[in-house]
Amino acid sequence: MAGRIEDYALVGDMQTAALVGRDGSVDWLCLPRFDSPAVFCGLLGDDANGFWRIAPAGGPAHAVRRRYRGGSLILESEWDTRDGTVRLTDFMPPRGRAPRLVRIVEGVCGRVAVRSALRMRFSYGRVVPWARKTAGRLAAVAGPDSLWLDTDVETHGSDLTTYSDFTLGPGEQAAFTLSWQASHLPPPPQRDVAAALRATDGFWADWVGRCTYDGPWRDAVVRSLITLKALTYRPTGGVVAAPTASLPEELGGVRNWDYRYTWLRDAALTLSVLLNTGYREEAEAWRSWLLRAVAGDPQNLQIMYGVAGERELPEAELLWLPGYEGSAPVRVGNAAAGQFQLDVFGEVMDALYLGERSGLPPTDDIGLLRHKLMNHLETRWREPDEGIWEIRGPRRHFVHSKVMAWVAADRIVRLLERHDRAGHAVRRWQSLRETIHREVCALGWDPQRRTFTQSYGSKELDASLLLIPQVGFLPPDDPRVAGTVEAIRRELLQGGFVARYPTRHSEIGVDGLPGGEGAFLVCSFWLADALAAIGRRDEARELFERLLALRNDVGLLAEEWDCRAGRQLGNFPQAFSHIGLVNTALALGG
Ligand SMILES: OC[C@H]1O[C@H](O[C@H]2O[C@H](CO)[C@@H](O)[C@H](O)[C@H]2O)[C@H](O)[C@@H](O)[C@@H]1O
Repeated sequence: MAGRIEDYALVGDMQTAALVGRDGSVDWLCLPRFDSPAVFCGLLGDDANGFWRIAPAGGPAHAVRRRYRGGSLILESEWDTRDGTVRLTDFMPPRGRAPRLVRIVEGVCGRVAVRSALRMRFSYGRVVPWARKTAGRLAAVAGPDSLWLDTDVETHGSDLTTYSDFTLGPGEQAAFTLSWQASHLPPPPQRDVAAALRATDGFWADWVGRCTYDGPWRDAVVRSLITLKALTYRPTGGVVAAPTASLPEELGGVRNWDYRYTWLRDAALTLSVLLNTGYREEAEAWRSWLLRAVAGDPQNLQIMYGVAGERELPEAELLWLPGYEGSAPVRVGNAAAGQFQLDVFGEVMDALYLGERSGLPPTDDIGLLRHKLMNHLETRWREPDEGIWEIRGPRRHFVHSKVMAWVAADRIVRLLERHDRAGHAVRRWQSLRETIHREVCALGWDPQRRTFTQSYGSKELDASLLLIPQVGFLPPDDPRVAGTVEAIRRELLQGGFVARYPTRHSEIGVDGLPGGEGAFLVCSFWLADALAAIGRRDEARELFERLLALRNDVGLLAEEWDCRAGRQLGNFPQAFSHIGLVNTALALGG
């Protein structure tokens, strides 16, 4: 059975990622890409759907200590047993030719019996591959996939599972490497694990060495940045929102979505965070990704793409999987790809503006992209949309969407002014900016309750309104900002954290879905940012510290927090939450 979401740690090679439980079990791994079918899918089902567990044979089940080795993505888990202590080191070397998961077990003290149990199931836990030993390697093949296990210990098969049983004394090691290869190609090369470990360590040390943040929360910030880097698909610069699919927003509920794609919104926010912490190369790579992905007629602009810019992300339900703790359906693909979400124009224009301000070279293609996006926005900003939260109910005039349309107009004005092009084009966008501002202040503001509302004329609130001062729509000292912050604190707090909007269990809400969900972590970081902006820094800091305490033992955050159960919820680790963490640390300064 899968562990709690916070029991997992992440290892990855910037093309895909695995989740390793406290019990030493890899319960999620998609190969060769983030959005490929999983070869270990126990996370969304049970052991029958594939896992790879390495742990002391006689228990205890859970490692007592876990950490990432220094500033890296190399995970170390240690078990204390009656007979002694063993350490398991898990990592995926930055990809050469083949994706590889390397697992090294080492005796620390005493003599400890260890068992490796490997059950490979292709196609999200459904397909049992043919396994055979060939030239000292175990090969498992089904359809387009083959997996190759290299190890220096004996293996034997039983119940369609591969086992290794061995005992380790102090300093003794057993190493395993599982490599993926397209099944029609020759076997992947065997590699030296010690060299792979050194190279992986070196890669992350160099990368972390480029971080410019040196404030009081350096460890937390660095872990979040490493996580964001791990979610970046290195060959193209696309960033996935999370490496998992269908971890539930409500335990046992239906709000289960696939996040293994690049949302323009999430990726644009990732880019801003990376630029603000010294990572210009990644920002440049993402800008090139954006150009390629959205190239073509802006009518066909999507709000999300595959990591290489793919447009077809058809949503399907995997009926053979029971779902995480029974949260069904399990969905892969994401129908939100076909939605209209006005806010993405604002997020993308803001990222392009920040990029240029941070010294990314302006290019003709970027200029053309901005121009096309703005022309398109001008024709569509008055339409209702599905909004930042990708509601599945009827479209509305979301206030946040209109605010972000204002952001797009504002950033193009600022960009043109930077280039001293104060002519007709600037006036055109200035006028659009003013029109949107006037409309939002007239139709999105509730003078009785002294708050901006979720959509025009609605009585509901929405946590995305907390971004109003951050994006510059109103100055922080405008009384409408304080009014909105207070209203959100009054109505959207859940156990001290922020829900994105009201959901009521008894009815289908604005999002068109039954059931409820946890507090949305990035919204809680936004509340801290808004409090800091309006001068309530002590409250902001107190909230930030409480949010930091929600991270798991290795510093990771899912999308949401279940206040009643005291558990993480939703896809994991989620870029949004880690973006929020870094931004708030930057906002709070030293
Ligand atoms: O809750 C309904 C929606 O949930 C997902 O969207 C959320 O995740 C996205 C990726 O992080 C984020 O960009 C969006 O703001 C969130 O609401 C899901 O992808 C949607 O299909 C679903 O309707």
